[in-house]
Amino acid sequence: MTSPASPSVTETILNFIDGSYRQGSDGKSFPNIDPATGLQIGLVHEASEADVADAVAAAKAALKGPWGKMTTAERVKLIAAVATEIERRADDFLAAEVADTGKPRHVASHIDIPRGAANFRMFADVVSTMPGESFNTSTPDGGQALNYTVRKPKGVVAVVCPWNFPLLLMTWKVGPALACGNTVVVKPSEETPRTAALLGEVMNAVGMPKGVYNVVHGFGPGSAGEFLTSNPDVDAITFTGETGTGQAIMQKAAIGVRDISFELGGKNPAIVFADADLDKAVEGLSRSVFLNTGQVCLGTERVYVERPIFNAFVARMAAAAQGFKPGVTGDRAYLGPLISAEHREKVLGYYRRAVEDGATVVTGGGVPEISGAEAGGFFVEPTLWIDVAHGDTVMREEIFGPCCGIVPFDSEDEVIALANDTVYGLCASIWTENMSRGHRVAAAMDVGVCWVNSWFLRDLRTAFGGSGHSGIGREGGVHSLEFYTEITNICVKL
Ligand SMILES: NC(=O)c1ccc[n+]([C@@H]2O[C@H](COP(=O)([O-])OP(=O)(O)OC[C@H]3O[C@@H](n4cnc5c(N)ncnc54)[C@H](O)[C@@H]3O)[C@@H](O)[C@H]2O)c1
Ligand SMILES: O=C/C=C/C=C(\O)C(=O)O
Repeated sequence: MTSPASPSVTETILNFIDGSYRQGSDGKSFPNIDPATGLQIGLVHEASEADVADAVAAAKAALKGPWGKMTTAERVKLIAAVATEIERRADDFLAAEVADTGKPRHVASHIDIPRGAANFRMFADVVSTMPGESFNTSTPDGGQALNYTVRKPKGVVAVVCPWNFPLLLMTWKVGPALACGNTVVVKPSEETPRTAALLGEVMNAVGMPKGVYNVVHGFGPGSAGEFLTSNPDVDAITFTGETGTGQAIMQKAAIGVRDISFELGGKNPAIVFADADLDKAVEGLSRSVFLNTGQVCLGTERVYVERPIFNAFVARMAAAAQGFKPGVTGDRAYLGPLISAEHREKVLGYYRRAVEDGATVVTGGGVPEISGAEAGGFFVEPTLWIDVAHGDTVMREEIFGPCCGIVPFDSEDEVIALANDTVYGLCASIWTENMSRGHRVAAAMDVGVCWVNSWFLRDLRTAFGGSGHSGIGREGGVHSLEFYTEITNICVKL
């Protein structure tokens, strides 16, 4: 791969298979677009079905090679070295992530890239400190048996990733997969191939055995995504992305009864009680609605506000929204573009639908006027709606844009019912200074993660994932070991 530091149309982004960078064997490629300008900045080599099969074969072979023979201590040392090398090359990762996504540099440099390193370091710690389980068992003859468990890697893990936090979400899976001794084939999003490809250089630099980490580029159906998830030598599939894609992958996983871990979409509610600290709530929720231009699975798209503070809250949120500057690159308040022209069409479709359904637009609602280099970028205005009904499309479907509906409520029971009335169950946030209410309402949320007076405050040791249409399984800390290892229980009659 050529240096991502100065993206140009001539830059080629290659597959990484068995320790080497490779073009696609059938000569196919697709453009890599800068969402901030709409211009092509690179060419991605698409993996053919044969290339994907090679990657899976390399990953399978690596399980039997030096990698499979390493002690946990040796493996952990290599994984910690990956973290250190990501930190050493942080500028390269930053340039690659910003080129692919158009996201503000301060977002990528504070969230995406440090988490890329932390995801390796944390799981290196988890596997080195993980205790085993054992039971002394009374036997029918009056004797004793000792039961204990050993954990083994699942094998070849397919890692299929989205475009919103490319390095962060990919390493959130690759870190624990490798720490547990698996090998991986990663299929990054077609929109954001660069950081996954660049991580191949890191793997080679630290001496990771060939075939442990592989990357295949391409799309979903009829391309690398489908080729990978249908390959029978893949032992488990971990996926982050849309709920519909999860359903398609689940059908492939059924063949051969392969295990899955899914982190999917959301329609996350926030509840602001009248006793909330309004400064904290507005700061937290403006981040939750607008960070990464709303392209965050954990982002808030429904805000319920207790009636006495409704008008004040709406006015404060509108001021916060207007403080974001779409297209003003380099500005601290820069609101990045959406990922693609297609995604912008989808988000603008929801902007139109909200108005057709009778919503009042408090601020935003369209495309900002932008001149200069960013005129062709995929920007939209940060947008807030009031007068939205619970059944409106924009209050039910995941939009994945910088927008939310704000609705007044009168009682705790009413708002719990409203917040939970969704097919999704990823996360929620509660804003109140009454901590007994905070605990009570948080526990009543049908979600995988609930924050009280905060949002996206992550401790990587905690269980992370969603219920309902938001996912299957939990990852994070020891929870990741449930998916990335197979347990053998050994029973010894004493
Ligand atoms: N719950 C979470 O933790 C979490 C985190 C980030 C994003 N997301 C969700 O991701 C979505 C946005 O990301 P996206 O648009 O990249 O998702 P997506 O489902 O369109 O694509 C994700 C990945 O799946 C691949 N893919 C698509 N169809 C496939 C198929 N049939 N078989 C195999 N692979 C296939 C894509 O090429 C891509 O690499 C949103 O719905 C968001 O909520 C969830
Ligand atoms: O867009 C979704 C963000 C998900 C975040 C994580 O998976 C994480 O913080 O581990």
